[in-house]
Amino acid sequence: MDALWEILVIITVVVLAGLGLLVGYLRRSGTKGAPPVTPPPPAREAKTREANTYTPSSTARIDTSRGAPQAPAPAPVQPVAPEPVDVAEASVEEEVPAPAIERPESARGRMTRLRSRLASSNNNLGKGLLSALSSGKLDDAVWEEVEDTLLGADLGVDATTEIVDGLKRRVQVEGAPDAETLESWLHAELLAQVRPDMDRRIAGSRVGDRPAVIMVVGVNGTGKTTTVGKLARVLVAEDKDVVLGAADTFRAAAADQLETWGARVGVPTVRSEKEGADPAAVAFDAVKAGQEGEVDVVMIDTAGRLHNKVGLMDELAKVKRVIERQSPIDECLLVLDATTGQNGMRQAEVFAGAVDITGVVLTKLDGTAKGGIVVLVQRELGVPVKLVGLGEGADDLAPFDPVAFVDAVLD
Ligand SMILES: Nc1nc2c(ncn2[C@@H]2O[C@H](COP(=O)(O)OP(=O)(O)OP(=O)(O)O)[C@@H](O)[C@H]2O)c(=O)[nH]1
Repeated sequence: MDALWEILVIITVVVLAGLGLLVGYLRRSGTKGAPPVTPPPPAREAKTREANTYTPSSTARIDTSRGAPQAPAPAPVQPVAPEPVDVAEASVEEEVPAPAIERPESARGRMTRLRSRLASSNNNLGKGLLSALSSGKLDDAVWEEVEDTLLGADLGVDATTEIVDGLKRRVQVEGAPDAETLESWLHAELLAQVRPDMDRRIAGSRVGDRPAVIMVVGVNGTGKTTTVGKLARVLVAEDKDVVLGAADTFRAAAADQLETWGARVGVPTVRSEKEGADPAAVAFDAVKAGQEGEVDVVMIDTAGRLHNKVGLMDELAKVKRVIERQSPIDECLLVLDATTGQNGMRQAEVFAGAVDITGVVLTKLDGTAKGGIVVLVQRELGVPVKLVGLGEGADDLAPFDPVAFVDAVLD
């Protein structure tokens, strides 16, 4: 009986041990199927706006797509098992048409095409002058009307006085003129004020063994970026190699806008991806890229708006200094909105105090009857109007031609 109990105890112990082992095994194998605890995905690096942390040559890039529109970033590719491919189908690659690079209109003849725009907005000046002068006796009332008409077209007091004095002198010497003679006198007087003798050439060719450097300044909204884009087209039409520098880092979209202008005609843009980057560093990199690429012209777009006027002028002066460490600046163009009249003149004086202006681009001349600003700005700044903007079209920028201008006014 004892032996039987012993056998039963042994069997019970063995069974219990077996059950224990089985439970342990099942527990271990059960945890294997449980989902692993996934660590949370790393938080996306926050986009921080740092001031002036732009390092020359590290973040600047040249868009060398030469006219290719910015392709959207490719979506991340999921690895998939390769599918059997029909060989015939695979060999027929879809032809992606190459993005067309525009062919800008040559600068010559643009003024002729655009003259009608100038005439339509400014021939009231000519008409007003001619109707006043041909109304009969040239008495004080007539001269006063002529003066008012000239002042109303923004010619300024000095030019107005000189024109009226000149006309009076001619009348004294030659007597009362007929309508044709009167118009020719007026043409001559106006032309003298527009100064056809001024050198209006743009620094658009290599200077010795380096590119010409053009800096473009002006208040925001005057059409600065648009002008840089349009001028790039003028240069491309003359077979020049151009590099653009997007040194307006204050407004994020300005670099994109400039890059788009450049890409349309296959011109690369040096820019920073960082809003608020150091504009001087971008300008420096653009000049360097132009030198290394042996291009003809480097054109730098600058900011027209900062928190305050002093800050903006200091920044422009710094951009100028930094560029000059690398290359002389051959041209500094001030962009002025012709519709802003006297206000624009005050802006011009502030800019002239910070950088050496070599020429003026007068934009939106198509939208104002105050073409006399050409005369005023040249007198006040002592530099020529070199280019005029006569519309929003890509090729609506023309070299300023004094004779065509006066012709259009008196049309
Ligand atoms: N009618 C007309 N519009 C022009 C002319 N030039 C520029 N514009 C327009 O003026 C507006 C302002 O041009 P932008 O080039 O953006 O001005 P900006 O000075 O660079 O301005 P910011 O980039 O803000 O500093 C745009 O709508 C242009 O199309 C012109 O000659 N005639």
